[in-house]
Amino acid sequence: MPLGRRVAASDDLEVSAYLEIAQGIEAEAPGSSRQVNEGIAVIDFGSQYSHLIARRVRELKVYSEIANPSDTWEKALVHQLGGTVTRGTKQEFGHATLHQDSPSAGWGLPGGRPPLFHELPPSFQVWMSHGDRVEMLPAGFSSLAFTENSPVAAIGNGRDMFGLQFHPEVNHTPLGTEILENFLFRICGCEGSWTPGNVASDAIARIREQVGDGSVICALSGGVDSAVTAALLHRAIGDQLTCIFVNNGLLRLEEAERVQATFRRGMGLNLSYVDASERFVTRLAGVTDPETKRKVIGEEFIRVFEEAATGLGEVEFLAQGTLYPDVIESEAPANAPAGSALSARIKTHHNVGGLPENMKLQLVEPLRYLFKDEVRDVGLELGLPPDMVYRQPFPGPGLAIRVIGEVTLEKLEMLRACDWIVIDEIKGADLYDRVWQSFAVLSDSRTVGVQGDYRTYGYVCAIRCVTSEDAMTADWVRLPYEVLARISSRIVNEVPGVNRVVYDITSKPPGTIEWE
Ligand SMILES: Nc1ncnc2c1ncn2[C@@H]1O[C@H](COP(=O)(O)OP(=O)(O)OP(=O)(O)O)[C@@H](O)[C@H]1O
Repeated sequence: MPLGRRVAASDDLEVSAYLEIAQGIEAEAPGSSRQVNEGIAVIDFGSQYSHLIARRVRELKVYSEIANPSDTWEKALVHQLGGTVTRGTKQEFGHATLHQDSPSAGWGLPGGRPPLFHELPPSFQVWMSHGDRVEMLPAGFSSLAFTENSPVAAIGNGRDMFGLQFHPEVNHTPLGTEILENFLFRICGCEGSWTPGNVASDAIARIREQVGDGSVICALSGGVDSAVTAALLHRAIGDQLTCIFVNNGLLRLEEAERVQATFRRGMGLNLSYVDASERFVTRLAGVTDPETKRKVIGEEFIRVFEEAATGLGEVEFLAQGTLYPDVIESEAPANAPAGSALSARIKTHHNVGGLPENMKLQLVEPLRYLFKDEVRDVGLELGLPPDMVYRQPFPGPGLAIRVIGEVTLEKLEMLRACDWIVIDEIKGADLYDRVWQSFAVLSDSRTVGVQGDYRTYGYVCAIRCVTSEDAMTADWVRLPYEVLARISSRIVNEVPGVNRVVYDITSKPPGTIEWE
């Protein structure tokens, strides 16, 4: 059995990393013919760069995870290893003495240094750091390299220390990619075999292992996350999976038809389509407050979903498209420093708001350790249409939070038509894939206009188009005037009831991407 190789990168203000050649650790993904045996742990001490570092490492085809300094080593790196990790005898590790200003020193945890540092495995090899100043090396360690600003950094079982001035936005560091490649492949000896194909085949093997011959349901929205989840499950267990797709009346033009065409006719998936549009619109009558809208839609969704699931007989599992950022957020310790990736938790994200509680279903979450762009790569690997894989994000409460004020059938129809025109023109200008989101909002303001010889009194439609990396911040797109002109002219001419178009030039913060 080959050695499980584990590597860890600790992130402070810039980057620190550990390498561990895990002697005595055998790790195997159950049910998989392939052994996943290397990974980088990015230890998050509160830097906003932790996610970025993990992603850069993954882009070089080496699996990486964000570890919490208060985790144990077992917890920090077992996830991708399929859960079966046996390790040799643990040995207390001599600590490096960190300079008191070092980001890793202290961190407000009892005993000063986080547990992860008390439990370094005996085979621990290299620690790469920029932010830490190590004043006293543990016994048996020597300094390998350092930069001016990073007097010492790196510990090894060889035992080496390795220091590096590195900005995780590799484009901003001269030779950034090369530095990271050197670290991963030459110093840590990684293989770089973490590819979408391998990720998909591992996920499929694990699903089979977990589900056996049980039945699984999956709520399919047509968004990337649930689409890739469903595609993986379908590959893994075929007809043991049933997807439920709810038309809540708040979908975009032709969305219901598109989802059915892709999954039922295209993939041959068991798809239960529930048209509950009237129920949702009726429940929303008179509701104007954005939070109440979300709550009403969430509750109604659960009711509809439960009713649909009841008709399916015995079901043991619920598949969900939970992504890695959601996992990191929900595992963030309460004392994580403000501004860190761990604490960046603007609003709690609950997939299908608490569904499993009373349904007593076990969760299947094959995307739990993937970032969004990786989910897209897996989706393409599985043959999902690029249109679906690169679809811009669409909110769960759908068009209800883009109709400002009360949601009515008439307003939904207007908004659907405006939205269609915006997407059509943005695609026509070859901008769809280059912006984060582009959509229309129907305000509840009406203004006076003239059309032909008549005075009109119609609604104001706002256009929103933003760029963003991760939806945490966003900037409005400087759309070419000609594109804005075409959108405006088409909307006022083609959508009855709308007689004015405005463009939203607010960034996030202080605005949000959606209006409600
Ligand atoms: N109309 C719907 N029909 C069935 N399931 C839905 C519907 N809307 C949302 N869901 C379920 O709720 C989950 C969370 O929805 P949300 O709108 O927050 O999207 P998301 O997390 O971006 O995921 P996705 O990319 O799958 O839409 C979805 O992944 C899906 O399982």
